[in-house]
Amino acid sequence: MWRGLWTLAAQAARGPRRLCTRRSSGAAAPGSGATIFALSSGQGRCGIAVIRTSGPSSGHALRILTAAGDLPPARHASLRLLSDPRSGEPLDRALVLWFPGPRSFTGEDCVEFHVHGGPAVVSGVLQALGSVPGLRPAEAGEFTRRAFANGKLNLTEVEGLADLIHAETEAQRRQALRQLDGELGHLCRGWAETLTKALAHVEAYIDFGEDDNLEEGVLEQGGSTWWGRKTPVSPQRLPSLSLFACLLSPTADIEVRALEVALGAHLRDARRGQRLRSGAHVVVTGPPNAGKSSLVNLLSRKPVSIVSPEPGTTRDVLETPVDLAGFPVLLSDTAGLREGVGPVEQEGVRRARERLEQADLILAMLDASDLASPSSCNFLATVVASVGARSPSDSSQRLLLVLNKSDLLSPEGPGPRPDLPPHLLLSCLTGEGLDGLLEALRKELAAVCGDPSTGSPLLTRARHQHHLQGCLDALSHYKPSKDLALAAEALRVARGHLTRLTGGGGTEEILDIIFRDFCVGK
Ligand SMILES: Nc1nc2c(ncn2[C@@H]2O[C@H](COP(=O)(O)OP(=O)(O)OP(=O)(O)O)[C@@H](O)[C@H]2O)c(=O)[nH]1
Ligand SMILES: [K+]
Ligand SMILES: [Mg+2]
Repeated sequence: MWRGLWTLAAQAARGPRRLCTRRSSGAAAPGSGATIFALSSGQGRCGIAVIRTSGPSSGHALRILTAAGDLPPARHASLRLLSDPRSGEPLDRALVLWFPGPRSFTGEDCVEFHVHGGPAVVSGVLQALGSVPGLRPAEAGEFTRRAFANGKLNLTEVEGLADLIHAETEAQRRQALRQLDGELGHLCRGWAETLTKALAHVEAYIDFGEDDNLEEGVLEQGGSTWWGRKTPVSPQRLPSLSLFACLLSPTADIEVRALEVALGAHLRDARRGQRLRSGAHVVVTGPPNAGKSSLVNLLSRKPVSIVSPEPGTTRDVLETPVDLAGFPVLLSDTAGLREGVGPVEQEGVRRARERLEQADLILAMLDASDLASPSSCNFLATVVASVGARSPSDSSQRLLLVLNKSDLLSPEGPGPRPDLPPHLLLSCLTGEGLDGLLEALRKELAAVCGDPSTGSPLLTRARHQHHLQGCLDALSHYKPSKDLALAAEALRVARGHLTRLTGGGGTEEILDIIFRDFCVGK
């Protein structure tokens, strides 16, 4: 799916310029005059179900179903008897809420019916709404699409809303809420303003430079004064030149360069937000019998893998999605690493190594009571040493070394070897050390996925990354000292990418892909 989105985004960037097209081409086109309705709460038997409508006939539908001449007070819950308009048969006693537009979720007139959640009640009310002229069932995501079309949400906020609905872990929820609150959009708008300012500056320079014979390099040197001119200023030109002097602020140029630095920093972190959205890859590895499968079962709280005293039990890569310390993780159990075994286990070792390369975080596990064995020493000298040798800045992989079976160490005896890299002690058998491991995992995952409680807004989608990269690439052509016209065009292209990120000038295809993530009723 990401590849498809990326290609479309690339096409959109290359394709002919379109006006701000926030409308869908299909039946879901907002503003088509239709009033839509849908069950917005989950399917199935429940205490309360919420059915809502959006569109110009919402008030009419509410009056018809409540057999009332007047609408209830806006934005206040009122208890009403709902009846089928065709037969007059009572359907339910329900709470109704009337949200006249534009102060509603979609910006249109909206009604919410909070009915008892039995399937017969829900289908009775849906059928009654369907019988009202001008009303039709909503398509997936159509409420949100209307909110977007009416300027209630920008595109990054729409994505935040989709992510919030799909959020399964605490960190995902925090991140989605921040995006829904508009943090990423706000950041992009600030950047776009910087570019608009710089563009005004360059365009003014072009206009004045053509007929006023300004000295070369004024822009570069940040010359904000009109006395850098070669020709004297006529008194009639003074008012416009003072405007010019304001526009030629040296800070505009400095701000564009600072923006390049900021974009670069965000792009370097781009993978983090995407990991937070789709799950970080955590791979458990180590020599046979270290207790890898025992740890995977402990962390996922279910018997994912077979545990046995026989070395070489796990052969295939077993992947399970888990919530680790609030972060979404795809946890992989792998075969114990050793050489000189039969072909089946050897294939397991090959797969384990392959998976290890894809890991964002490696959980390297050793048997604490068996550190002197050749397999432990070999593991320390290869896997642990090679990841540990890389500096955190040039490696996207992180590693936590865990010494398992601490229950087998005698309390009086010497601790683990002093030459070991930093490690944690754990016993999968007794659970001792598990809290410490979870805390260490939380810190590592915050580094891998970005910390949604504190850090700067994350780029959670390939689309975000594509536009920021496009913006940065365009700015590499911003060289006002060489060619002002090209510099202005570079600024325009760069700003276009930021605008498209929040949804201005978006294409139908991209909107369709984004709204496809929504369910009916949202
Ligand atoms: N005493 C003790 N035994 C443990 C502990 N953790 C696991 N074991 C035992 O160690 C043996 C191997 O455990 P597994 O979880 O199968 O180890 P593994 O690393 O997945 O083994 P392979 O898949 O064969 O590479 C089993 O008999 C476990 O019960 C622990 O903390 N303490
Ligand atoms: K085993
Ligand atoms: Mg195993």
